[in-house]
Amino acid sequence: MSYLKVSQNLLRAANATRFTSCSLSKRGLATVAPDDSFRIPLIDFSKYRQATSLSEKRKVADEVVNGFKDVGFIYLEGHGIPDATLSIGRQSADFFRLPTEAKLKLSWEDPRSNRGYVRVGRERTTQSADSVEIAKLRATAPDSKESMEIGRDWDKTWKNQWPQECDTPGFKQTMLDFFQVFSLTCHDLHVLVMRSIALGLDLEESYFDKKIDQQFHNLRLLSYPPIKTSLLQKDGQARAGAHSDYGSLTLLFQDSVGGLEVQNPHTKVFQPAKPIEGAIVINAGDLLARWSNDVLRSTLHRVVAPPAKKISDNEAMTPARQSIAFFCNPNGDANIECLPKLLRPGEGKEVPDGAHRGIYRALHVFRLDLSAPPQLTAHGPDIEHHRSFRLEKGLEYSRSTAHSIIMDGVDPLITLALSDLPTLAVDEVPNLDDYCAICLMTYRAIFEKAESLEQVVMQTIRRVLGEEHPDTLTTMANTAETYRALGRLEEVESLLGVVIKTSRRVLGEDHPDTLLAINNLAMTYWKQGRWNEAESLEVVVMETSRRVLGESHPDSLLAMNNLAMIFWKQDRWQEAESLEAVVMETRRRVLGEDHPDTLSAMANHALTFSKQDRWKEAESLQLVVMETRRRMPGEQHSDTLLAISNLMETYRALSRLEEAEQLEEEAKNHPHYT
Ligand SMILES: O=C(O)CCC(=O)C(=O)O
Ligand SMILES: [Fe+2]
Repeated sequence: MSYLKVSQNLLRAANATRFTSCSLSKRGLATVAPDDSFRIPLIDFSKYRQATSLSEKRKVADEVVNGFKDVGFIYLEGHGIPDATLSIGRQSADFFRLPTEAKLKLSWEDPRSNRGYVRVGRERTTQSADSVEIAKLRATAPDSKESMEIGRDWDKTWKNQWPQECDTPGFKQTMLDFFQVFSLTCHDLHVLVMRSIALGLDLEESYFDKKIDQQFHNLRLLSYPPIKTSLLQKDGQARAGAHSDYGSLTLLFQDSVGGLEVQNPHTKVFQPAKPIEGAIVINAGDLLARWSNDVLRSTLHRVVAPPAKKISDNEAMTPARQSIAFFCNPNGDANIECLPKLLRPGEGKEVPDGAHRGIYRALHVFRLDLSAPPQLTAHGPDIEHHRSFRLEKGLEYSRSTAHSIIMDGVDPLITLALSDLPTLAVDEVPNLDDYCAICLMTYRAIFEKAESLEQVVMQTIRRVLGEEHPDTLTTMANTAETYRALGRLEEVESLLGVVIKTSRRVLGEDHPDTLLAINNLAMTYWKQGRWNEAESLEVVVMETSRRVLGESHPDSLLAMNNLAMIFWKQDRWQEAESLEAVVMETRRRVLGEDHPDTLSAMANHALTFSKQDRWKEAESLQLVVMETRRRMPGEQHSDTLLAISNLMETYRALSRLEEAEQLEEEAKNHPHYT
């Protein structure tokens, strides 16, 4: 067994490592004076559903689109959903009356599934991206509500959590009917409203049809228990904190209690969206805003205390409230591409201004895709340009993540991902490279799925910052390293080729980043057995590093080590030996005898002696390496096993068979022995 360790300390974190996060400032919940500039239009949708001509439809379509343009919310009457709130509302109330233990058996557990029961105090909807702030909000002012989430029941991956039939007779069937069977279901209504939006935007009526036909929706039953009004009026406390919704449209069925408030986009003041009998509230979500280049608004809303009943002279009680939110989403693989006709003058592929938003939303979605198998996102940079991205699997659990809802009991890694990747208000996106760095690092650390995300980040950075920006180069170099880790050496080669060429021109021949990229390419050739090409590059790196950084600089030593490896592979022992000796001696001096890098230099050097049958010289080094490694990193470590094996071979070569056997016995009993 031979031991040859190539140090490839190649990866460099992207320059920006600050975890910038922005959050909307907390808003007080004080009641506000009515605002004349604010009106959520009430639209009779039966006129659309029953229209016999396109022009009749267009009239309603214009009202719908104007409502979403102006406020982001509309009331819809004549929507055609039969008796919806009655039966489903009753069933929902029955469900929430179940004993807590029965409900907890159905607990929401996985954001990807986004199904199940969420108890009071577990969730806090917020736009905040700051994990500390979110944790604090959840601890001090959780939403005063409980909910039950239901997804498509035929989903192959995620199963709904249904209560026992005997506990809530008819519950499951009512919910399924609501999803699937009613003469007009929420899904159908979504299709119709989206058609009206298409018409109102001067598109083919069926423009969205194919992108929204797979029912990636979420039905959310909400129950807000009665609560002392004084508690709801504490700073920051609400039944549901201010947030925007994520998907295309939300259909909201509220009871008559009230408390929903919508932010006037013009004045930023929250205004009540009072319940109107027979009408449902519909609001546009982030994805529709994205599709429409923010022409249709995804508006902040929240649920606070409606007028309360007095329970004593100085105390009032906010009554229980129930609502049902049906979050409609486009298909999981729909390409949410900004409608070309909604691009504003000057906006196009390379408009950095809008790019922030695009990137924000794109990454926002990618971040949801924590568990999808790599091939789902690996089939290419899905951001064709900054206004287009693919939803992938993430939509199934988009609801919860989109709101930065950090749940307890969730895998801490997912929590980390959610808290560290900011959900940012559109206007508060931090600088692009910070954001991308955060995404990169989080993904790299969490699911080793950096590759697909890096592609997106890389393409985007290249486009936004330009081919020559140092951050672009770093990002490309990092992506190349991910390719290397994945064994995709041809891609490493071509990417590094570009990086080197640009770095040479922009940063200069001697710049450490240029050298690093050249070194990395040399190592790629090394791996492919292209010794000559590897050598000529590594010589440049070594000579330049020595000259610029000095003989004992770690980068110079690394280059020497790597060049020695290249000689080694070509049986050029003497050339390898003389470089190795310098590396070993310098590391001894600079890092100390026991340092792992010193030890690997010694081990490498010893092997070069072995190759030349200079066993005695090999032995003396190998003995030191083995004994030192036994202490540090310890007997059980795989590096120690390698050291034992190397020395064993040397003893054999020296015909010291007893000692060799003794070491062999030891090796065989080692936990890493195979
Ligand atoms: O209960 C409501 O009225 C609104 C709920 C809501 O906005 C949400 O869950 O996203
Ligand atoms: Fe909402």
